[in-house]
Amino acid sequence: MATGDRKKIIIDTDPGIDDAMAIFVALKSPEVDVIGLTTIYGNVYTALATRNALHLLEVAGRTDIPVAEGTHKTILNGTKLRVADFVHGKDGLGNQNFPPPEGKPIEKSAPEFLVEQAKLYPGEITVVALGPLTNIALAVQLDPEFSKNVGQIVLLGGSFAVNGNVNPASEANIFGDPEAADIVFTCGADIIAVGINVTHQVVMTADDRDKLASSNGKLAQYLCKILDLYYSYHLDAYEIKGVYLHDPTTIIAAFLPSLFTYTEGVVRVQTDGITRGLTLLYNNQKRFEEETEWSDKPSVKVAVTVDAPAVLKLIMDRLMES
Ligand SMILES: O=c1[nH]cnc2c1ncn2[C@@H]1O[C@H](CO)[C@@H](O)[C@H]1O
Repeated sequence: MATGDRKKIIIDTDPGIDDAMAIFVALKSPEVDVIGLTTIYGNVYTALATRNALHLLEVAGRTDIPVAEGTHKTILNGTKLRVADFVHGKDGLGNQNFPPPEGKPIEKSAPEFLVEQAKLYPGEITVVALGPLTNIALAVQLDPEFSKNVGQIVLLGGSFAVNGNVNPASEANIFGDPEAADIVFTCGADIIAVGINVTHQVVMTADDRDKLASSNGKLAQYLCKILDLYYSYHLDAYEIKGVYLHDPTTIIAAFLPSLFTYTEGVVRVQTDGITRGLTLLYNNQKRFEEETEWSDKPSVKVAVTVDAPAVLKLIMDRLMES
């Protein structure tokens, strides 16, 4: 596929074991041109996310791709962040303690880079958001035109009509910054939300990992090293011998949306109380008597079903070719 025909994507990421898989899948997919990575806290703190993003690009031989560092705080300037190092390891990459990268992030911050690129290529950029939505909300606040300029935002977040993974109410990326998530869901951009109601259906089994390990691909070999911890976490937390492919599935939704079905409606995020971080979709099936917090807000698309075997096969194929 000629570079001009490829979908330009920026991945906002908190690497993260499944982020590493997602970044590699994107780099090996001819349908997309990764024009930048922006970093955010979530699976690790932002400084480590930046280090890991640079490291992963070096592993993949793609140091031509810029990395813009994101914010270290929530949208309300909170510094007490929830970081999931118990899922991904202290280093975010399965406790492998890789040497530091040689590269450096660019001068521009993540929100500045997002605003700049969306302005430069109006309607053409897809932002794939794999962590808490703070950078994207900051971009919305920085430039009132951002939500119009950006082509699409495909985000991993929410747990629509199922339990969360931080607590029964809340999924990790939304829980990380619920106020930012609410800004993004209601900003008016073209949004696809892929929640864990969908990503929990895309499981890489232990057999799949063995298949990956048997391929000679350099990236496949690298991933097999970092995946061990992710498998033990899933066995421990969910009693399954497999791992959920949250981030790689979201990357696939960005360029092959036909492998999913969607519903549409207004999504608001609970920011208070015991259900802080809950995502609630208004399905348009009733006209309420009173004005609600969902009234007159823009609709988004929310993924409902996924062709899980097709998504898994695509992820495996791309990683084994590598
Ligand atoms: O139990 C968990 N707590 C926090 N984060 C998690 C947990 N399980 C998975 N993830 C991470 O959060 C995103 C999907 O919600 C994914 O990036 C996944 O790696």
